[in-house]
Amino acid sequence: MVTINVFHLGITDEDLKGAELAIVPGDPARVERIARLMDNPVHLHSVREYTTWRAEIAGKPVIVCSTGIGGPSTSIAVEELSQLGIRTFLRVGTTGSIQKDIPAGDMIVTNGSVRLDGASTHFAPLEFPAVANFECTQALVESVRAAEMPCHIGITASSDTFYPGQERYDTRTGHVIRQFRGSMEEWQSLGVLNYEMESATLLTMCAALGLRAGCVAAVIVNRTSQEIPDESKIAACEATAIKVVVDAAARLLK
Ligand SMILES: O=P(O)(O)O[C@H]1O[C@H](CO)[C@@H](O)[C@H]1O
Ligand SMILES: O=c1cc[nH]c(=O)[nH]1
Repeated sequence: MVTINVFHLGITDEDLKGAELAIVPGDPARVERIARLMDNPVHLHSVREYTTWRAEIAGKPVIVCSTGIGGPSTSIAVEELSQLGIRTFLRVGTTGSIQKDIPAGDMIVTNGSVRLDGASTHFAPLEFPAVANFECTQALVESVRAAEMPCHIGITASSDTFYPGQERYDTRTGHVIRQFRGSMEEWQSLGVLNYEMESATLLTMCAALGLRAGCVAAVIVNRTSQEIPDESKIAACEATAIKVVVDAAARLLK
């Protein structure tokens, strides 16, 4: 058998030990914490924004690999993990809610994303929906409910930029292009739940490539009342989302 190498991640198909499911957080610092909630965690490689660990759930291998921030780096991680044999991707992230009734600490499961990114257009035209896989969504929802956390299921606005695309005005110049001025209010009125930066790319490319993907995020700020998250609460929000995603992986592997 010929070993499969990939351009960026610095791992091969042999490192996966047959894993077909990957948990993909944005932040590399989250990877080890996720892997250590499973059995036999092993660090495989770290390069740029990509840190990869392998662990096991009930004897089945699972890969945990960070995507970095945004669509372009996410598309590389997903493409290369898929080249190595991964077929199911569970994103676990942080997010800013834009609906008044979704406070920091709650969990959001994305069932579809507004494609405010560029990378997804390299996989499918904008008319194609960024839709989550039903089984992944179901597993994530069951896991949030099992954790007895408030679970919001719905549409996420997924933006290439943290600032203008999520209608944060440049503090020095006040600049945000016309396209995004008033956009948060428009998304709110359309029932969009939250902002983050990877789900549009992840869900579109997985749907286009015949892969399964789902996305859960911990709300760390509610944009209707606050701009800067409460630093002391972020770790607890992330810890819950991490437990949820590992539980969802276990459900999908059963
Ligand atoms: O916490 P992660 O997974 O990085 O997700 C969110 O946080 C980053 C922005 O601060 C973006 O990547 C956004 O999607
Ligand atoms: O408001 C937020 C919070 C986290 N991540 C985002 O992309 N936006």
